[in-house]
Amino acid sequence: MTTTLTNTDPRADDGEHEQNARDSTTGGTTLEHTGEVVARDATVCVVGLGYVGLPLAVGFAQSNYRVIGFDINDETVDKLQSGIDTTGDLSSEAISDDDISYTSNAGQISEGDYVIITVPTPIDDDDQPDLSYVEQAGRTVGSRMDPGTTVILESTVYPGTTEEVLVPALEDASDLTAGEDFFVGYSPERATPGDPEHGLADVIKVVSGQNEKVLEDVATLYESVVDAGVHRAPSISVAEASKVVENAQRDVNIAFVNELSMALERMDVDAHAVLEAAGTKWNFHDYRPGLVGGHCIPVDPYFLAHRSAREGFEPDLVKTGRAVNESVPEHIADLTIKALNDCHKTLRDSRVLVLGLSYKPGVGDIRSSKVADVVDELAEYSVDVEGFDPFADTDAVQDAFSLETQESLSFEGIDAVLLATPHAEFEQLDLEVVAAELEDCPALIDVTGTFEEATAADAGFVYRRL
Ligand SMILES: NC(=O)c1ccc[n+]([C@@H]2O[C@H](COP(=O)([O-])OP(=O)(O)OC[C@H]3O[C@@H](n4cnc5c(N)ncnc54)[C@H](O)[C@@H]3O)[C@@H](O)[C@H]2O)c1
Ligand SMILES: CC(=O)N[C@@H]1[C@@H](OP(=O)(O)OP(=O)(O)OC[C@H]2O[C@@H](n3ccc(=O)[nH]c3=O)[C@H](O)[C@@H]2O)O[C@H](CO)[C@@H](O)[C@@H]1O
Repeated sequence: MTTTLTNTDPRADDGEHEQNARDSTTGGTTLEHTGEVVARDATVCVVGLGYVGLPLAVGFAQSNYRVIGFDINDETVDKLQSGIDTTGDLSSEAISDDDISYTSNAGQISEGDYVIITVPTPIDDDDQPDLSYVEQAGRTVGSRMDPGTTVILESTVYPGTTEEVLVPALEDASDLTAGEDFFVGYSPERATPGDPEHGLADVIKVVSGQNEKVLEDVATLYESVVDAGVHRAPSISVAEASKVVENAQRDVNIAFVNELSMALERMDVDAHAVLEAAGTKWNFHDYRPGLVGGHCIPVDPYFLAHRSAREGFEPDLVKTGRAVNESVPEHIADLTIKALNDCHKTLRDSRVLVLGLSYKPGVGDIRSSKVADVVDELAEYSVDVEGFDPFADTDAVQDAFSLETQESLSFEGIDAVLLATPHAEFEQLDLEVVAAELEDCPALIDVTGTFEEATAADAGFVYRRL
C-alpha cells in the first residue's frame, strides 16, 4: 500500500486530531504537530554521519537540542566518540559537544522525536540512481521509531522518492501509517563543502512536509538552527526536485564553458581571456572550465534525467551537459600529451606530477574526484604519473588513485606539471624556481588557469590550459 503524500491535512476533517503523545519513558516529549514552536527539549536523531549528517548533528547540538548521531560504520562512530572529525570540516571541540551522543546502536533511534536521514544516494555503474541506502535507512528507522516521530529525508533524491521509497520502508518496518502514526518531511542540504561562508546556518533551507501542520513543524525545527531562514516548499516533491534542479543547472552551466574552451582551443583563442572579457557584462554568469567532480554535481543530473525518462521525456540538454563534463578528463590528458610532444618527449619516458588530487580546491575529499580519470587516461600512454595533494588523506589517495604520491613536494625528474586542483598554496609557487627544478623543456598544464600564460612563458614553460 503506498501512502499518498498530499498537502491537505488528513486530520483536518476529523476535528481535533488525537495528538500522538510520545511515550515519556523514552525521554521524548509530547509533540504538538500544530506548528507551535518546537521545544528545545525535542531530541533530534541524525542517521548518517558524513559530510552532511555530521555538521547537521553539530548544528542542532549547538542550538541546544539533544542529538543522537547514528551511523552503521563503527569506525566512524568510534572516531567521532574520540573527537576525531571524519570529514575534515569541523573542530574536535564542535564534535565533542556534550549534547551529541554518537552511536551505531540502532536502538537509540527511538529516542529521536525528529529523525533526519542523511545517507548516500550515489549512482550505479549505469548512471542510474541507487536508493538502496535510503530504503535500508528507512527500514532501520521504521523498526525503531515510536509513534509521533517525524522523519525528515535530507539525502538528494529525485522527486517522488520520499513517497515511493522511504514511506513504504518506514511503514513496512513499523507497521505504522504515515500521516497518522508518524509524519514525513523532506529538506535538502545545500551547504557547500570547503566554503565556510555557506554552511548549514548560512543558506536558506528548503523545507517540506506531507501536510501543512508537518510543514510548519519542520519549518520551525530548521528555523531554530538555520540563521538564513527557511523556504516552505508547497510539497515534498517540489523540495526534492529543487535540489537536483539547482545542481543540474550548475552542471549544465559548467558544461557550457567547458565546451567553449574546447571550441576556442581549436580556434587558437584563449578561453580564459574570452571569459574575462565576457565577464565584464553585468549579467554574464561566472563559471570556469574545469574537472567536474564531487558526489553531487556529477551525480544529481542523472537523478533528474532518470525520473524524467520514467515519464517518457529525455532531458537532452541535461544529459549532454553531463557528457561534455565527463569528456574533460580525456581532453586534459590530451593537452598534457600535446605539451610533452611539443617538448619532443617520449611519452613512456616522461614523468608527470599532478598537483591537487581532490575534487575541488580547498577540500580534501577525493571521492569521485575527476583527477583520477585524467591519471587513468595518461596511464593509457604509459606516462609515468605521481601526485601531490596537501589536503587529501594519503591512504585514501592510495585507495582511489593508481599513482604514487609525494609526502612533500618535489619537482625532481619531472617533465610536466599538471595543476589539476588549484589549492590556494599552489598559487604561491614561483614558476621560475619550478621550471629550474624540472627536466629540460618544462611543461605546465594549468587546468583552471591559476597562472597567467605570459608568466608561465617567461619562466620557460610550454603552457596549456582549458
Ligand atoms: N557532501 C555534500 O557536500 C552534500 C551536500 C548536499 C547534499 N548531499 C547529499 O547528502 C547525502 C549524504 O551525502 P554525504 O556526502 O554526507 O555522504 P557520506 O558518504 O559522507 O556520509 C554518509 C554516511 O551515512 C552512513 N550510512 C550509510 N548507510 C547508512 C544507514 N543505513 N544507516 C546509518 N548510516 C548510514 C555512512 O556510513 C556514512 O558515514 C547524499 O544524498 C548527498 O547527495 C551531500
Ligand atoms: C548548486 C551548488 O552550488 N551546489 C553545491 C555543490 O557543491 P560542490 O562541493 O559539489 O562544489 P561545486 O563548486 O559545485 O563544484 C563541483 C565541481 O565542479 C567544478 N567546477 C565548479 C565551478 C565552476 O565554475 N567550474 C568547475 O569546474 C569544481 O571544481 C568541482 O569539481 O553541490 C553540493 C551538494 O549538493 C551543494 O550542497 C552545494 O551547494
